[in-house]
Amino acid sequence: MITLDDVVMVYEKGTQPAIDHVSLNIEKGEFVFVVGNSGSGKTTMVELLLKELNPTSGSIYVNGKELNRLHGNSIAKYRRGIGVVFQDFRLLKDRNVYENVAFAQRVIEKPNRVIKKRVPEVLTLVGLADKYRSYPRELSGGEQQRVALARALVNRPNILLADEPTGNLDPRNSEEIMRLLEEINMRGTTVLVVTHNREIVNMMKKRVIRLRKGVIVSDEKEGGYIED
Ligand SMILES: Nc1ncnc2c1ncn2[C@@H]1O[C@H](COP(=O)(O)OP(=O)(O)OP(=O)(O)O)[C@@H](O)[C@H]1O
Repeated sequence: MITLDDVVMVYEKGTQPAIDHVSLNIEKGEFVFVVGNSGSGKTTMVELLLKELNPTSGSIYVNGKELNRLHGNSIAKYRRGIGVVFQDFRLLKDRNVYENVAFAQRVIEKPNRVIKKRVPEVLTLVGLADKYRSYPRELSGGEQQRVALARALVNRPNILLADEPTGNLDPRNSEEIMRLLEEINMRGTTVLVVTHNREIVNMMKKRVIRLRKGVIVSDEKEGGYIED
């Protein structure tokens, strides 16, 4: 489902690679944490997977496509097939919850009849069906992240990437978001979570890939958070 084959990412010639000969394979339906200290290459890996960056060398395959071969419109199409959640939520402040989620469907020109069915379904999944008229400023951080999650899921991606999804949340809300990610994973979506959050990694007992200076230093099946 996701394969990195000897991937190197050098931002500026002559500097140390942010990703340094990384090869890894993530199967369909897996739940994976990518952990590591600040500067270890986690965000670079997410950006490579979204094709916001192109590797200096090596190949990345996602859903059977080699990303180096994608150009023009097919890049946008590829990105729309992946759900993404960020630390800072990135909601549209002037639209309510319903419209924030519906927006993702409008971009891919889903008919209104589909939107009217899917948006309430996915808001129910994240436990926010009764807040569909609220604006982001009226919601707690945990609720805003759940809206972001609903927006990431409404187009039914088979991969969900979450970059520090609990970075702005307290422990209780962090746990709720992780339980939701687990549920989404159990429904068949492959989930990749980049994080510093030791508590949630230790609580979830999932595969943990640890980066240090752009190199994979451990990859454990039911791993915990190991400090460098
Ligand atoms: N746009 C850029 N230009 C040059 N170097 C960069 C750029 N972005 C990241 N780097 C460098 O690449 C390395 C990896 O950075 P990256 O942001 O991927 O780490 P990270 O593990 O996500 O860190 P954090 O946890 O702090 O977000 C760092 O040495 C960083 O300074």
